[in-house]
Amino acid sequence: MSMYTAYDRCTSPYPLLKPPTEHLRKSRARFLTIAMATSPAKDPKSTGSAKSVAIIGGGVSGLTAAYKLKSKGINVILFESEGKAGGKIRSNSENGFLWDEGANTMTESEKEVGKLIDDLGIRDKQQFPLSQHKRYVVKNGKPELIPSDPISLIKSSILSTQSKLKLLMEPLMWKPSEQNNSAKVSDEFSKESVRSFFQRHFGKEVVDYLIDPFVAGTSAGDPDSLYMPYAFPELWDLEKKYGSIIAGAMLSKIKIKGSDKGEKNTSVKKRNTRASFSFHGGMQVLIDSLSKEVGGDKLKLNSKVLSLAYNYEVKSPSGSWSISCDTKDRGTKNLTRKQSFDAVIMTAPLSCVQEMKFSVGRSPFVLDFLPKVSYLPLSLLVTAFKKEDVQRPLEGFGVLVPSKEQEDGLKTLGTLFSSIMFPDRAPSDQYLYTTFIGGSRNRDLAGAPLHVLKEIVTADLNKLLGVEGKPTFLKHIHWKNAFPLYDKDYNLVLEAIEKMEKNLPGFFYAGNHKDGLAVGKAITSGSKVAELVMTYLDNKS
Ligand SMILES: Cc1cc2nc3c(=O)[nH]c(=O)nc-3n(C[C@H](O)[C@H](O)[C@H](O)COP(=O)(O)OP(=O)(O)OC[C@H]3O[C@@H](n4cnc5c(N)ncnc54)[C@H](O)[C@@H]3O)c2cc1C
Ligand SMILES: C=Cc1c2[nH]c(c1C)Cc1[nH]c(c(CCC(=O)O)c1C)Cc1[nH]c(c(C)c1CCC(=O)O)Cc1[nH]c(c(C)c1C=C)C2
Repeated sequence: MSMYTAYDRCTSPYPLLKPPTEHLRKSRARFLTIAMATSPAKDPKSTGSAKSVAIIGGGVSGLTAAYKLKSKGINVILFESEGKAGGKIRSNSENGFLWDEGANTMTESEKEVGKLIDDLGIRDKQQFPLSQHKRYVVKNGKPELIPSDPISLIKSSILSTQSKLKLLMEPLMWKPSEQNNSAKVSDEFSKESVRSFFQRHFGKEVVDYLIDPFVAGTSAGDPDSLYMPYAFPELWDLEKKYGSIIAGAMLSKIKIKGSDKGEKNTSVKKRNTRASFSFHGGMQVLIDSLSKEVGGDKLKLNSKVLSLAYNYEVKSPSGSWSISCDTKDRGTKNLTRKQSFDAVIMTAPLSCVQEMKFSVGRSPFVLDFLPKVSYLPLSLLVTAFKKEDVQRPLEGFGVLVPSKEQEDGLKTLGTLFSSIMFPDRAPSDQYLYTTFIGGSRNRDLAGAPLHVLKEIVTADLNKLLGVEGKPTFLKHIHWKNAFPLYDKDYNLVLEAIEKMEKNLPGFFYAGNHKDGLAVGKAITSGSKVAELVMTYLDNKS
């Protein structure tokens, strides 16, 4: 049995799921403005002057941006402060076990994800979890199957009759769209918490036993501290438009189906883009494939960016940004290197950006407008048990523990059934689990010593799955700042990012900080910022 703790060197804010759509609209509008202001982006090779772009941060968004720009003939250098690329995506293996220390699964909900998987040639490496739709939530101390459709929800024992009636009445909140206008949404709702919003529509029990575990299982947050415009922007907009979420969802689905009818039948068979998947070999396959395409000579590992200076007067052929970074050389010697670039793509977490020094011309560009963001800590405990020591193994994706169930002594946020999802990730006589502890619910627990965490996890798995005895295998991964807690002032974070982009020519921000938490959103963010930079460079030449 071996154990170790990995820390993230720098906090990584995780905008809860999807940022305010208005921000996305603005960045798209900016993209369109630039695009409209210039002729179609020419191939930079055709312009004769070789353009160069610095990408800061070797997580999946930075790697995607670097890959996309390089494929368009742009010189890229990616600076990554750690000794390996991947950021919050990192697989590991030992003694016949394979586990993910950050993202465990992803979906293909965004079209950029499918394109990237095909372009990288890793479609055949995709690994879909067995019985992935079987997800459980704990009620009265026992795992209950979460119904996967409204009919089974009405039939299930998860909700009381009163809650089911409230669900059935929700469409009565529908108002014809002419009566609904975002301007009319009163201020009192402009900063509505997730709890208040869903309690209005569906009642307290739905919040306690469905929404609470969902937000814990997708962001380590909780319904009281998360705010709708940031955690569920699509639903937030849907209510403003239709009043009722259920009616709105159905009407928008009909509209989408109608618009699809006009589309030619694509030759590519319809994929289930909402299904979760990983890769044979773990999520690291995506990172390694991207890193290989970017190229080792372009990927500067152990290179922590310290300062960035924009020079107006310098029109050097290699651009107007000069970047200095602290590179740990093969030995312990640290080198500080200066290089210059035409544009910069920043994907490092906001808290790391706050440590960097910026200057424009000869004056410092002080980042005192960047708000301080508090972060949610998370510990992951990867454990394995002999199959004969698990009395009630469950088939499926995993189990989530609602906050209310802590009253019965459960302390974990949830557990992925790692080797049930991916049987090749543990020896055939053992079950492998990945348990999440901490988040906004139990901040202190995330940083508890390993022996405390081990007690908590084995006790919870005993209650939920009838696990007996000690784990045969144990790994501990501690993300000191896994996710930021985006409270009602989250817009200040986005506005600060926007202010940097507006005041720093050729500076672009991408990654899970502003475009969504999921791996697919981070990939899309990296892909879209590469397009923005291409247009900027064309405009510059
Ligand atoms: C425990 C955990 C579980 C998760 N599970 C899932 C999941 O199941 N499904 C899913 O879709 N998403 C999941 N996520 C979220 C997803 O992994 C992340 O949102 C995504 O990987 C973020 O990618 P990114 O490139 O935006 O940022 P990051 O991965 O944070 O990359 C930023 C990079 O910048 C580097 N950096 C920082 N400072 C500097 C500097 N000064 N100079 C150079 N480099 C610097 C960092 O080292 C890091 O590599 C999970 C996240 C965590 C923490
Ligand atoms: C119990 C805690 C956590 C589990 N995974 C995470 C936490 C904090 C981290 C995480 N998991 C997902 C994401 C992406 C979110 C998104 O916007 O897509 C993050 C940051 C994927 C995910 N996990 C669950 C859902 C519903 C999703 C969205 C994609 C999908 O439907 O697969 C639920 C869930 N998370 C955990 C468990 C055990 C679980 C359900 C049983 C672990």
